[in-house]
Parts: sequence; structure tokens; C-alpha cells
Amino acid sequence: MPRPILTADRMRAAEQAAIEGGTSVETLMDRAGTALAEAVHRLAGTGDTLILCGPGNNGGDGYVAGRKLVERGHRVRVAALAPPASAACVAAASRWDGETVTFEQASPSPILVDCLFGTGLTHGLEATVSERLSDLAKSASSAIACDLPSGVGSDDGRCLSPVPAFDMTVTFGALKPAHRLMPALPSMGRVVLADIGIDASSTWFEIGRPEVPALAAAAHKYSRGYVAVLAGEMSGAASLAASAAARSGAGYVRVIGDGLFQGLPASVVVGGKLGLLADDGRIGSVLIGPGVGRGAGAKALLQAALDCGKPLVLDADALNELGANPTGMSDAILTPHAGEFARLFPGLDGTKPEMTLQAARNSGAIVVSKGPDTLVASPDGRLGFAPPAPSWLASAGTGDVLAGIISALRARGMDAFDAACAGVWIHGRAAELAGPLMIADDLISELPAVLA
Ligand SMILES: NC(=O)C1=CN([C@@H]2O[C@H](COP(=O)(O)OP(=O)(O)OC[C@H]3O[C@@H](n4cnc5c(N)ncnc54)[C@H](O)[C@@H]3O)[C@@H](O)[C@H]2O)[C@@H](O)CC1
Ligand SMILES: [K+]
Repeated sequence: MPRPILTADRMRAAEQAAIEGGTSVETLMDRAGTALAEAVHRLAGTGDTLILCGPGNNGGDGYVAGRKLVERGHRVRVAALAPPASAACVAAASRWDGETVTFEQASPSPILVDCLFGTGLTHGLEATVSERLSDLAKSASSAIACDLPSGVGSDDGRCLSPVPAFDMTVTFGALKPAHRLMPALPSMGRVVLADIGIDASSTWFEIGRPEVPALAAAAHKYSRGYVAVLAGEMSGAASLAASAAARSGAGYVRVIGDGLFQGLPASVVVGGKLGLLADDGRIGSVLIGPGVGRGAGAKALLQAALDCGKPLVLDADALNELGANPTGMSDAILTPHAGEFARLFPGLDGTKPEMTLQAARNSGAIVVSKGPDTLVASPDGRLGFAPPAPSWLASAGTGDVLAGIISALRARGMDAFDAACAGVWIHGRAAELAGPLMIADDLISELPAVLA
């Protein structure tokens, strides 16, 4: 099951529904604090532990975790930033009878647990507080954040004040958008999701390992997926995309264009007239963008693709050629990076999740908003958040490879949204396997291992 993702408002509503269903907020907090303590103990073992507690329910989780960690043999000190204020935090703090110091008195400890603020954060921490938090996190061997690193905006991933890097973030019920959004993402460490008995079902989720449909016994090359790649000025980009499609399980890949397609596997067919697109009913998807350029030729290719009635994947220059605010693009997948997104969908505002969903609704397409925090949005409201991908994926040609992978999965009959999510996951995993010095070509070599 993919891990659900909820905004702070939706999380509060889910919490409220649980409370109305008979589970008290104290019980939820007890479960959250217990899960936090367990995760801390598992990560860091037994050791001196400093828990920073804020005045709200994030702090309340900290007081519960303190009690549970003492039971597990930790020496625990709580540093309270302010007196407990929310009713549940007051109740949790009243059951904490261990060592308590003021925030100013907090001194470094091998294990640091940040329970200052979570989803209730409304503004950045005071400078003295964020500086102290950073110092304590840096000097700890294991730094763990409760729900969110304090200072991170839950819904947009903004750092409202400087946020140090944590080794682990333990969250409850559902992930929050910030766990998978820049610029907060690198501060999270491993994100552990604890079940606290809340129904957190959501159409927003973290993209997990995909289930790529198995090949039917009677499969033939066309039923395995026939991808047509339209190529233009820069044949290298089209070669990368076509090779990636071939290595992603497509049964037949054809490149239509006049370039010299070096490095293509011999199994990829080169040539054919544009008219094929509309006439050949076996074509399962058409990819246009990698290397098509910006000339009159590109315009004609794009028009042929838009007119052919086949599932489309539009990337790179095809997106620039498409122009701003496209509509009626159902059955298409658009894969813009941030610059292309801004040109395609000018004037949108809100968080990256909101803008990506709006772009999908307006265009009718599946929109893959690429970056270190890639999102996949469907016009029906589904939103997939990519798991963290290695930073070395940011290099020339990796987008062409992604477009090729998605085209192959689409041609194999996957639903457009599922194909896009699966492509994003496979691409990230291939980068992990390929390692820090990889070039885009290496991703293709890793695809069989990822898809095996
Ligand atoms: N939603 C749920 O289902 C559950 C939430 N729990 C915990 O509750 C947390 C949310 O608790 P709260 O809503 O009490 O909010 P927080 O504990 O995040 O913040 C408490 C209050 O601090 C104030 N505040 C915000 N930013 C501040 C700043 N920069 N400086 C000073 N004060 C600031 C606000 O008035 C805010 O309500 C979650 O992050 C999670 O850790 C858990 O107890 C279990 C269940
Ligand atoms: K926190």
C-alpha cells in the first residue's frame, strides 16, 4: 500500500473523525509518543536523550515519548520551550516526572528529539531558538524530528526558519506534503510512518514500487507495447528516449525522423512516414519532445502527434511548442521541469501540489512536474509524490530517459497516471543503482535490473 499524504487541515479532520469515533486525543497522543519512542530507540539504541518540547501537541508527543524512553532504559531530559498550553500537552506533561530544564539550559546530547512544533507551525522559529535547535541537532549522533522538523511548513515544504538535517522523522497517520517537497525534503532523513489508528486514506500518496503488468503468455511484440518516438534536430535525445523505451519492456520501438541515431539498439526500428501515427492501429503510445528542437519541423511533428488519436507523452521542446495553457489533452502525459511548467501554466499560484493539480485539471492531461520533488497529478485529483531520488539524477538526458520509460509502460497498456507514477519510481531506482557518477545512458543499463 502506498503511504498516504495529508495536508495539515485534512490531518486535523482525520484526527477529529477519530475523536468523534470514540478515540480521545490523549489516546492518539499516547500512540504517537509511544511510536516515536520506539523509532528513536530502534535507530539510536539506549543513550542519553534530550527531548525539546513545544507548548502544543507536538510537544505533548515529546512528553509521552520521554516516559516511554525512560521505560526502555534511556536517561532522558526534557527541555521545554514554553509551558504546556494545549489540553493534551498539559495532560501528557503532568505524567512526565523526569528531569526538565529550560530551553536555554538545554545542552548537547547524543540523542536529540525535536518536538517543538509540528503541523501547527504558523511562522518561523525565533532566531535564537532555530540557532539552538541547529546546534543541538548538529552535535547529536542521532537527531530525530517528531512529525516534522520544527520550522518546516507542513503543506508547502518551505523552511520558515533555518532547519537542520535530521537522521529520521517520525510521522503519524499519514505523511505530510513537506516530507516529500523541496526545500524541506533533505532535512527529513528517513521518514517513518506510525499507525495511530486514524483513517488517513487519501488520493495523495507517496509513489511506491509499481506493479508493472505481467506479460501474457500469448504476448507478441505489438501487444507488449509499440512506442513511436518522433525525432527532430537533436538525435541523441531521441536515441536515449527510444533506448529507454526498448529497455522498459516495449515490444517494438520505432523512431520516426531523419537523424543519425547513434547508439540505438539494433532492435529499434528507424524510419517511416508521419502518416503511420494515425494509420497504424498497433501503436500504443507516441513520444514527442526529446530533441525535436523549436523549428517549423517541430511544429509539424507536434501537430501530427496531436492529431493521431494515440496516447501521447509530451516532453521537452514539445511542451514549449505546445504554448501556454493547453486544454483538452486527455490521454496525454506532460512531463515539464520547473521552467517548462512555468511557461506551460503561467499564473498559477499555491503550493507545488496545488499548482500541479490545477495544471492537470486545466489541461486534462496527467502532469509530471519534475524536479528533486517530482509530483504526478491527474485531473481527477490523484497526486503521487516521488520518493526521494538521488541528486545525481540531475544531469543531461535523464529527462529523455524518463519520457522513454513512461512511453513504454503506457504502450504496454498501463493507465496514464499509473504509467507516469511507475516511470518516476523506476527512474529514481535506476539512478540509485547507477551511482553518483552516472550519466543518463547508465540509467538505461540499470532498467532490466529494476524491472526484473
Ligand atoms: N493530528 C493528529 O492526528 C495528531 C497530532 N499529533 C501531534 O500534534 C501536532 C500538532 O499539534 P498542534 O496543533 O498543537 O500544533 P504544534 O504543536 O505544532 O504547535 C503548537 C502551537 O504553537 C503555536 N506556534 C506555531 N508556530 C509557532 C512559532 N514559530 N513559535 C511559537 N509558537 C508557534 C501555534 O499556536 C500552534 O498551535 C502534530 O504535529 C503531531 O505531532 C499527535 O499528538 C497525535 C495525533
Ligand atoms: K517537530
